[in-house]
Amino acid sequence: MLPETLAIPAILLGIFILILSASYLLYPKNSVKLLPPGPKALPIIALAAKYGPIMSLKLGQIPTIVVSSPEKAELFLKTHDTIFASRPKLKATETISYGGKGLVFSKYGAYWRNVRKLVTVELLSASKVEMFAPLRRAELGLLVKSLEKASASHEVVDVSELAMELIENVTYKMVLGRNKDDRFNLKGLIHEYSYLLGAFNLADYVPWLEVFDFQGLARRMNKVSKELDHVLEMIIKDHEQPSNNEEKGPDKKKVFVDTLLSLMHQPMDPHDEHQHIIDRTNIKAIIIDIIIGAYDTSAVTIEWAMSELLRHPRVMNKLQNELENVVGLNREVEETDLENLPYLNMVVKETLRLYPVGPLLVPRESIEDVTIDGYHIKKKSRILINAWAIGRNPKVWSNNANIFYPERFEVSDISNRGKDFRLIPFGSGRRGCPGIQMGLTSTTTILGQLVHCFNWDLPVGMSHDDLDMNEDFGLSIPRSQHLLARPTCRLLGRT
Ligand code: HEM
Repeated sequence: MLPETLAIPAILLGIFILILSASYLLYPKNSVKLLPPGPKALPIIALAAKYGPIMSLKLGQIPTIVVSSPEKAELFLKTHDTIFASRPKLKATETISYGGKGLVFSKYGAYWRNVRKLVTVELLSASKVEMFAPLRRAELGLLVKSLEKASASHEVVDVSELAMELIENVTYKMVLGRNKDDRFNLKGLIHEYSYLLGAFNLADYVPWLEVFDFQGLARRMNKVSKELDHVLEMIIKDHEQPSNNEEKGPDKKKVFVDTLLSLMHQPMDPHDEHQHIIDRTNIKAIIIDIIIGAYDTSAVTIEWAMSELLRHPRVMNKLQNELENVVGLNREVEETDLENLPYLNMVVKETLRLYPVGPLLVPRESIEDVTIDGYHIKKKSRILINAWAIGRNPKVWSNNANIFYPERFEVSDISNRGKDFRLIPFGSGRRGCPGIQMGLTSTTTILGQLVHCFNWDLPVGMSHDDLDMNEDFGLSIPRSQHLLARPTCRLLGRT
């Protein structure tokens, strides 16, 4: 998501290591029960090979478990799903996400269940995804037009930036009915929030450090939370004006904020005994969570898919042939074509295997003590599921696990929707991603369109092997360098 995420300045890292050691001495092991083996600190992802599929870390005062094999992930996400279906309280979500009143970071229980149902039924159901197809089509059309201009003038474009802008525009229009407003800088605020969410905050691991705010994160969180709240208030007030609603007309589609406002003061789930009533704060928290859930996930997948296609001309040609045969060079790709494009779907699957947008999913927290595979896992442990390591494990994916090879899914059609623990880019179980349909539809259509409408070359003088494929590890894994490439029109009659 953001390059700075892991860039903890050396001095802070030093302080952190001191604190780790101190907390290790101050909080000695008080249990004789067998804990999973593991090192005392970071790094997490690469250590799976050394310490095995269930590894424990002591991050400050927080016991942390990292799970890195499909079999063990199934134990946490399916067999014992209810025990691990909560999320830890993080300073960023407490401050900016209205104390976890949205969906992504709310703790497991009746409230989360109500919000989850509301979001899945009212905002992210298959029919709602379908309802916004014309919006996605129009925005993608604008991108194709701008790329046609770049093609005519032989320009190099920033593919990463364009994918991000497209997804942002669609998300903001679908959720708020607008993608910009002269009165405020919503995109800037969301970028700042997203950075703060991904930043390594010492106070999340050593709570007594919070008062010192060494990293200046608390100050930034307070600032962005006030500004974001002010902007959301303005947007909500605009949507509450009856004149604005009349202008929309009866046949106009409701954007998410209108849908949520129409449910205000009603119980989230009338059949639930807890009867949580929807108020303004819930609406704002849900809006922020949907934006955060949607805004860079698809864009990051698209930039990695394009990078791998540029490095593998054989795969690019095969994909373009499929598009030419099924769609034809006389028209653009439509969402309704997707079910007839098996190779395109395999390319997206293979991209999500190698580059799961959330390399460690979204952290879970255990709600009670439990023994898994002989290891004692304490209540309130933080659970990180290492989807990145699972996707690259040679025992699971054979010796070519690190190679981009979509054909592997021809032989075995592994689901990526949380049913098969070898491939879990969307997580799994109760807390699995509710935006799968929307995320896959956008990602697959945009990728198909880019490859169908244009041939792509790297900037002059750059070969496939020169392409920097380094990731930035944070809350998500974008490319550390933006992808630059040159489009040339491919469809008949386009220049
Ligand atoms: C390629 C696209 C996407 C990927 C790879 C992705 C991935 C994920 C992952 C890994 C999780 C955590 C799952 C877990 O803990 O087991 C998650 C949760 C979530 N995602 Fe997505 N996501 C994508 C698109 C979207 C979209 C488009 C939306 C909404 C419009 C969305 C909304 C959410 C929400 C609200 C949650 C939290 C669910 C909960 O805690 O109950 N995601 N996503």
